[in-house]
Amino acid sequence: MDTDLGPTGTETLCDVCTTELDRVSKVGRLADRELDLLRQPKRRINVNIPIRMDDGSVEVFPSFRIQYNTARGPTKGGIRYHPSVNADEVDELAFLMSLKCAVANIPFGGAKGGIQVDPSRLSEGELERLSRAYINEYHRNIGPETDIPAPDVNTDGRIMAWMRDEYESITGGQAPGVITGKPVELGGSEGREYATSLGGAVILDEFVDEVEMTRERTTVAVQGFGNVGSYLAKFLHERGYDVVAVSNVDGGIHDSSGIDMPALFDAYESSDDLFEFGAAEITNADLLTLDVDVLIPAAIENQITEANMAEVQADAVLEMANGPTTSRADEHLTERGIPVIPDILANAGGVTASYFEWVQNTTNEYWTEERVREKLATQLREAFADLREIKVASETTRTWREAAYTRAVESVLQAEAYRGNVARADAERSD
Ligand SMILES: NC(=O)C1=CN([C@@H]2O[C@H](COP(=O)(O)OP(=O)(O)OC[C@H]3O[C@@H](n4cnc5c(N)ncnc54)[C@H](O)[C@@H]3O)[C@@H](O)[C@H]2O)C=CC1
Ligand SMILES: O=C(O)CCC(=O)C(=O)O
Repeated sequence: MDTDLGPTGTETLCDVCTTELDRVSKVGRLADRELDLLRQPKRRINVNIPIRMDDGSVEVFPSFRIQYNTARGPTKGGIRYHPSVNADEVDELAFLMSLKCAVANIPFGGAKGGIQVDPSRLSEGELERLSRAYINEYHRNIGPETDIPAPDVNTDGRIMAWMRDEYESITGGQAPGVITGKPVELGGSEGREYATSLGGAVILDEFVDEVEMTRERTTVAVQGFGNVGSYLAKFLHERGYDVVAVSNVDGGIHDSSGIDMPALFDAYESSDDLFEFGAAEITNADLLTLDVDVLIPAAIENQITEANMAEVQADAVLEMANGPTTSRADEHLTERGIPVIPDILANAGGVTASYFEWVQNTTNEYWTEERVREKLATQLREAFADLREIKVASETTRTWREAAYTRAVESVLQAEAYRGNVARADAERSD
């Protein structure tokens, strides 16, 4: 199925996205046409992919690519492998990508992809066949100047390498810029692997300075110990923060005097098991309600919800996962004076480094790791400063999320207006 949606397309955004859009719409007096453009993806593609399994059977995996908004540039966003992937989730993640690229001020629109699969059940060969089949199905819809995928949950450089190779086998010639997050040997950027986490650390530093806290005395708990959570815990430890708890899907560990992160990294690398480290065990539910300075959800969406929001004891939340806080919980935390640094700012380091990778692929000039790190930090500090300015200047903007949505919506709609897709005259705006 390949759908170019008109104004009658179904609306599937998550509650926090809808709440924020409605708020920005009221304050900015957006016209119905403007809201329509923001509320629905431009294109949804959905393919059921049959794969020959090692035992000779055939299994079918639902898959998606949703290109949300193209006004600011080629669409950009990761591909997720997870059993719960579905069209609504990918819509929401693609919407967030459109806003994130605007907040980070990089010239991309937003997209997201996914396959409904539990990759831990697949052999290496099955995983490769599925990844290549995804590109086989979607190669007409992606490309260095149209839509550029990248890693997300349960996908990594190895999978990006198979995908680049498959794309080139089909189209002929070299096309390194068709996908980012590749291994460095295959045109990947230095620093991309940990860029989301480095970006999160830079943003947390900015926030801590803003509220006059001291890194050395700041305790953090990180939910999710995959690509984003593990590198973030490492960077924060190196910067002097006390990482007192980390977790993965099986549960977590807690040490109120601070976890020795280099030792945990060594242990985890060989065992892949947090519990073997020997620290006190906690559940993911316990981690989310620990009495820490900063709570960092870095796993999946909908973790801080109506069910646990009243028990959250952290003084601030840094959203490294996409969509970890529901709308009701977000409002509740705001009422309690707990600032939430939103996903579209906190985790924008990943797509920013992906943009750097794409620039390097396009120019065929490759940068040092130091250059990538410096440019990443500068870009994110500027993004933080832009939002701070909006927050300070506007009486109606209470939260960092409101500032981020205000900035992003304005930028996307301005691009749409220059393209002639919306008229931004006051006369067209609804009350
Ligand atoms: N990889 C990237 O560059 C970017 C990732 N993100 C977001 O960051 C989050 C994490 O992504 P990655 O680290 O790349 O994925 P990953 O697959 O490397 O790691 C996910 C981690 O979350 C844990 N996890 C999964 N389900 C869980 C559950 N129900 N409760 C607790 N922990 C659970 C897993 O055990 C694993 O430790 C996602 O929301 C993703 O969309 C955002 C921006 C960029
Ligand atoms: O690096 C990218 O292009 C996208 C990363 C991503 O999927 C995200 O920021 O959620």
